[in-house]
Amino acid sequence: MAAAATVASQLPHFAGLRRAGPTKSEPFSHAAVHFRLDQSRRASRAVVAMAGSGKFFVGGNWKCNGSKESISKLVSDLNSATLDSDVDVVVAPPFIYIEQVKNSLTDRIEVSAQNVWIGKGGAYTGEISAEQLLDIGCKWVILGHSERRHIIGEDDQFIGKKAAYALSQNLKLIACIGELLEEREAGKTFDVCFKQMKAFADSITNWQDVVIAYEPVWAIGTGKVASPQQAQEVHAAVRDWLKTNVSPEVASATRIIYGGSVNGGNCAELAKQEDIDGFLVGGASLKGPEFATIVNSVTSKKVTV
Ligand SMILES: O=C(CO)COP(=O)(O)O
Repeated sequence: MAAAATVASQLPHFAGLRRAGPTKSEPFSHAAVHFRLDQSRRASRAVVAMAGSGKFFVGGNWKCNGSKESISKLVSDLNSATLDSDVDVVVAPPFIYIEQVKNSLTDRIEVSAQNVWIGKGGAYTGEISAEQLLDIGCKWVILGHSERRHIIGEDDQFIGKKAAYALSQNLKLIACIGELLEEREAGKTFDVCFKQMKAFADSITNWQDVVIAYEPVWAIGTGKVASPQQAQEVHAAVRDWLKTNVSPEVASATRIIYGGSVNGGNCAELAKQEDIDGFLVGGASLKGPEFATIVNSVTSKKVTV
């Protein structure tokens, strides 16, 4: 609570940012299924609607898990799952299994790598290039994940270079940001996230191919999920940052997804938050049926009138 209060106190300018959903006094006037977007966000989305997608987005980051056998079972479970068509779904297997997954997974789900080399391939022992990922049909890459920042030691500059090169080759990007527990407790959540955002933004010219994943490090793999309010607060701040530092159109159109101990039980409440446009899921993405539940949590975001 104390940490949440600290974060809240950094946001005096926030009241005007909240997006309104339909209320009893102001029902939507036309019959349809709507996402809870305010008029300004809807209008801005329309501007970029030709190319961008405001669809809910759920990614499964399998990290360094799996074997040929377990991945074959997971793929089979995903192939037989019913997935809401209003969701973009992507899974990120370990490099070595990407081709197995590409060859056996339904085209309904796209495939991502969990890392990529900083530039064109060549004499870089142990690395995998963007060209090689595209060669085997892998369309996405996750960059800036906290495990690569804090365990492997990648810094903003290195991650930014990777992002620039990956995007230049037409890989799509899941760009991860997020604060450590001590940073949150010191009231630095926004400073940390905005600094990481700046490093990405300096490398990005085409935002259509970018999804931002806010993953508070203290929530990753700990079972300690951020509360819907904690997550919403940071997502709204990141959207505000995009509005100020990139453009209102990009702020409106860019998906900001949440990661950190998302599971089948907590996804629906998180999905209801105005600025949560999907999830990046670790542990629970290794279980096909539970991952499908998370994908289908988009229904709690829809309002039928
Ligand atoms: O790091 C994550 C996704 O990239 C989240 O992992 P968990 O869902 O296991 O906490």
